[in-house]
Amino acid sequence: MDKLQIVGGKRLQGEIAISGAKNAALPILCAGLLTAQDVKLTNVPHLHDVKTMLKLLAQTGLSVEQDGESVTLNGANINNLVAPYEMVKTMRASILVLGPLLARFGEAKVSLPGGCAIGSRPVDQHIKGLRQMGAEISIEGGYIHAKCARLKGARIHTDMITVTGTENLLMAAALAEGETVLENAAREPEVTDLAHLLVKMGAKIDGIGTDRLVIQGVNELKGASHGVISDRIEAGTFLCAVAATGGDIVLTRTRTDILDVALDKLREMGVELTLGENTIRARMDKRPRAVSFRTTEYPGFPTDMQAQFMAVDAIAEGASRVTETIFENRFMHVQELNRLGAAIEIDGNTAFIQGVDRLVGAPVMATDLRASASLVIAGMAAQGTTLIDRIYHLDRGYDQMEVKLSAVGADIVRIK
Ligand SMILES: CC(=O)N[C@H]1[C@@H](OP(=O)(O)OP(=O)(O)OC[C@H]2O[C@@H](n3ccc(=O)[nH]c3=O)[C@H](O)[C@@H]2O)O[C@H](CO)[C@@H](O)[C@@H]1O
Ligand SMILES: C=C(OP(=O)(O)O)C(=O)O
Repeated sequence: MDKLQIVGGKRLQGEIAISGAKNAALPILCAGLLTAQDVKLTNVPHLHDVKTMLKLLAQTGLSVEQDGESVTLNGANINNLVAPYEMVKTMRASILVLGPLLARFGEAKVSLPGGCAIGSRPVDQHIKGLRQMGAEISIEGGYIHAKCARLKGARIHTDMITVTGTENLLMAAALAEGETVLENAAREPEVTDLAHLLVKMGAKIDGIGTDRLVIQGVNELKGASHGVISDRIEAGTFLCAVAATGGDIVLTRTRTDILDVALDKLREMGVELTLGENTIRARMDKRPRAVSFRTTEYPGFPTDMQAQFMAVDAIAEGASRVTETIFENRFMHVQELNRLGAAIEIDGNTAFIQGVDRLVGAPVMATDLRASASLVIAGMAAQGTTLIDRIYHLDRGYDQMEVKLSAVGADIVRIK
């Protein structure tokens, strides 16, 4: 198993190009199932999750051609409507094949994803919504088996805001008969990116970017070309790195308009930010100030950036409080940060962080994707050497993180 070895205390300086967003690319790849024509995608990041998704899609009969960051999909010969457990268990986004397969072929059998390290992560709202659209759904042997000759539009109000649920129902509604109204829809930029692709494919969607999506179903969708949006979480992660280590970095190929809260919190920490059209320059030459926050749905503070900001809070001046409202168990990084010398205590879904003067390198274990990123940041800020084990979590969602960071001066190497 690969490990990362980091020698801390290096100032960061230089440019980092941000990759396409994992959480946009995965649903967008599934949209390839909705048409018999070519869907041509660019800015698809090189990630383990993207590889897994392409493998899952290819075994349905979807043709996949990949050339660097470009992927062309063709769904003219889909002949297998099953997403097997072996694949789904490694990547929860696999559930996103359910809506498209059911809507286009009238049937789908998808393994239930189950929980993961950060929480139980049920998919009851996906199932409820599809049932409202007329699907017959049974759950047997760990599989969701859904059938419906043609889905019918419905008014669906999900019990909570669900990102993947909105995406699944949106893709299903695009090919349903009549009008679907998705109330309480997720407004995350990744949902919006998927909606923009669907519109290019001929879908009729109103209210994009709001919490009420109105979809007039069409009989067929066509091919389209689309560039995946830039990864706001990757950008936020590198900005936290510079907040923790100090330095002067410029992020390129980024989006400044979808990072609002994170940028506000970084400014509060003392990071000097200069925004260009697709660039963010971040300068930091002092100890960060502690910031408190609470994760919520977009446009609130993203749960996917909680761990990285906590790593900065760990060495900041002052005390802070971080409340996680999306997932019940997303504090796995706390124990590991404390192994590096952080002073963090957890009470229910709130972490209390007392900033310490210094962290000291140690062997630590990555437990999930963003927890891994927080350990990389902490390791870069710590004195001495940090060895991070189980970085396959990191490879799921970051495109060559150690390569990008060493190019701007971090001392970080992958040990095979
Ligand atoms: C709203 C939110 O911030 N969602 C995050 C969630 O998306 P992801 O799509 O994985 O999760 P959801 O948005 O669906 O879940 C939000 C909440 O609703 C609950 N739920 C969801 C669906 C369902 O059928 N039943 C149910 O109870 C979940 O357990 C969770 O507490 O994790 C992703 C990966 O970390 C993040 O990128 C998303 O920002
Ligand atoms: C936890 C994440 O992803 P996933 O939903 O694929 O587990 C994430 O993107 O932070």
